[in-house]
Amino acid sequence: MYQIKTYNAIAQAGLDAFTTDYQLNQSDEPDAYLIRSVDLHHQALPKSLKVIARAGAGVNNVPLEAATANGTAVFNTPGSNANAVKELIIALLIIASRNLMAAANYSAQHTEADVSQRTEHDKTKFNGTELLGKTLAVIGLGHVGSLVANAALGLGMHVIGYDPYLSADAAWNIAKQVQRADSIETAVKNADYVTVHVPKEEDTLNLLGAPELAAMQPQVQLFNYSRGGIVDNGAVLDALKAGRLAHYYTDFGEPRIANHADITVTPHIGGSTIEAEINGATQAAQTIMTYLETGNVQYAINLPTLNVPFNAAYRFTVIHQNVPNMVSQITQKLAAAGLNIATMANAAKKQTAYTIIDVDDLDHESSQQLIDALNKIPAVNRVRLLINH
Ligand SMILES: NC(=O)C1=CN([C@@H]2O[C@H](COP(=O)(O)OP(=O)(O)OC[C@H]3O[C@@H](n4cnc5c(N)ncnc54)[C@H](O)[C@@H]3O)[C@@H](O)[C@H]2O)C=CC1
Ligand SMILES: O=C(O)C(=O)COP(=O)(O)O
Repeated sequence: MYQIKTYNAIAQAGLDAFTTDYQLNQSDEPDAYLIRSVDLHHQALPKSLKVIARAGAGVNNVPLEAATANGTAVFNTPGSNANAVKELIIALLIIASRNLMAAANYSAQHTEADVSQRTEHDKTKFNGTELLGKTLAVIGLGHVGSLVANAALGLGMHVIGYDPYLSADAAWNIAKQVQRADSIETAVKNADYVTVHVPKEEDTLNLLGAPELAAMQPQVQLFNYSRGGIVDNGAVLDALKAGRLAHYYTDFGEPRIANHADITVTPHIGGSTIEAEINGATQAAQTIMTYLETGNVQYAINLPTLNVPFNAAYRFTVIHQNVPNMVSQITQKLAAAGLNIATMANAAKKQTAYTIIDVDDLDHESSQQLIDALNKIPAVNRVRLLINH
């Protein structure tokens, strides 16, 4: 029986996806965590933990180095909530261009019986502009950014994108009318609206700070539905004060931007739709089951992709550092145990490598000794033995 520990509100459909070989929230020695935004940085990861699946995109809440050192694979569910974020950004573009928040606040304050005459007089204050023909800069053209860019084209906007690390897969999804910029400054220079869709990592902290805000034309509306810290809130406050920015919309509040007339903060709801939560939870559950039962890896954050059909009777999986001579040390241990390798595969991602070895015959008595011997190889983080049922 595999043990799963869940954090946050996980859609029931995802929990229901687990087969009867899985128990939820019953053990202090979980094989897997199924999470959303819980911050795991200040928790020790149990040695039993083989996999963390984040239902959603951002993994800045997961201590990736500690997980790798613990031999814990970390996955997210790419694209599962991208449409939800896209639709919210489109809604915000319309809200922003039509002064919708201020207009609705006005009506909430004027409830007198004969309001209509006053309304007809005052409504010019809320005159909007149309999105047709305006320019949107999209910083980050992955799952969310590409959908936003394409949808904005559909509204008749000019779209200019910036993403120096765009994957080939992502590039296929971007309409050819989206102009490519080679710097943030170029992307935002002529934009009426700027939206940012990048992961929160060390090199994306303050990605939009004072210099980038200074490169924008006055009266830009800025959206940050990525993470707090990617846009420098201090620089935003300065730009608003200087009249260089019209409005800032973000999903990530902090005290200094609360209750500001030109800042709209939503409570991290970008991915909060029923559909997105079901997509993320079911994708995460599938990922956990595949990884625990076959060791196969697709789109992990801290491991290379390695997919080998599990046809043999037994499978060893080894997470180890990406240093020379590892494969030969591993195969020597198997040879010393008298094992004949049926299939072997190895791949690396940055400092971490992953090896899968399939064998058909295994003496159960000596298998634990072999696992211990493999675990003793310096630079090995975790060894698992899987049995093909
Ligand atoms: N508000 C919310 O509820 C949600 C927030 N998010 C946030 O949005 C982020 C993006 O989500 P996805 O598009 O699904 O991720 P993704 O991984 O598909 O796309 C991210 C893109 O950012 C690009 N990128 C990385 N560094 C960059 C840089 N310095 N400059 C420009 N581009 C850069 C990457 O090349 C990639 O194409 C997530 O990491 C998460 O933090 C995602 C979903 C929901
Ligand atoms: O997927 C993401 O990165 C999100 O920000 C969504 O977070 P959530 O699952 O709603 O806590």
